[in-house]
Amino acid sequence: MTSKTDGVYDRTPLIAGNWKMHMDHFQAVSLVQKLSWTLADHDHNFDEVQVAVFPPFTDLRSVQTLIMADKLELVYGAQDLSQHDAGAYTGDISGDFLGKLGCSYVLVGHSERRSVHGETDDLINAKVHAALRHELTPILCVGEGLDTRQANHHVSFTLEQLRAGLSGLEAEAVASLVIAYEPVWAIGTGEVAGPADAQEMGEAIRQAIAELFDTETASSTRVLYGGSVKADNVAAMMRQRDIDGVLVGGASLDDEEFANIVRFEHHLVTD
Ligand SMILES: O=C[C@H](O)COP(=O)(O)O
Repeated sequence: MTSKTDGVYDRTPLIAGNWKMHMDHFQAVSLVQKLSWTLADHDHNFDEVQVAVFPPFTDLRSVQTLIMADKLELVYGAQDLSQHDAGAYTGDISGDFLGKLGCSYVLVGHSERRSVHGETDDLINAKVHAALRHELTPILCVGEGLDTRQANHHVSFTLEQLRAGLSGLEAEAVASLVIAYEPVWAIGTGEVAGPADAQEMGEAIRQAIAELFDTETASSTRVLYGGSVKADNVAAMMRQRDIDGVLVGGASLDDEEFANIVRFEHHLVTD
């Protein structure tokens, strides 16, 4: 069996920063520059640990221009997309446009989209399909609220979201996509799920994918944990066998803090 503490990973770790509705396009350029310099100072190897940022839509063109001009190895994505490819959908953004802006990833079904915008599992599934049509890798977000956790229904609830989100997909697509487990009660609250909680869900997600598709697919899909991740708690999460990375909100807005999260292997050695 591979050992994460020896720096051996079954899947390439992904550290993703979701900026939410923070950072205008001037601030975005500054943050990407500072983050890149800090990662360069750390001699970060992007082949070993992938780093992605998720700025607001209005920043994407500026981020693309900077990354192309400076040949940065950071990748980026959008926080949402439309289920439609084009048409009379005022305010919506097509996956086609995101692909043309060089996005690699797109978040789908973030809990804030589910709760603030009433996104249903069916809509989220349609968005996953839309992302794949435009060669964007969806990061499908799932996770339970506090009441569900307290009732001890968190696994069945989250797996229901997972199954609905993956409906109608081919195994090959599922193998390449990313699932983010984000317990809603741990988002922006300072409450972090315990590493054992994250592992319990990571394992349950992988098991469900094996049952829906096959074990090879399940062993390829990356599972992230999200919810109040900081530099001082990332290492414990990354030690968990079925956790392949983290989706970071607030702490991704600070280049030093985010770079220290990216550097989780350093904490694995020194913790
Ligand atoms: O997308 C990120 C998650 O919502 C976590 O946010 P947070 O790190 O601010 O708790």
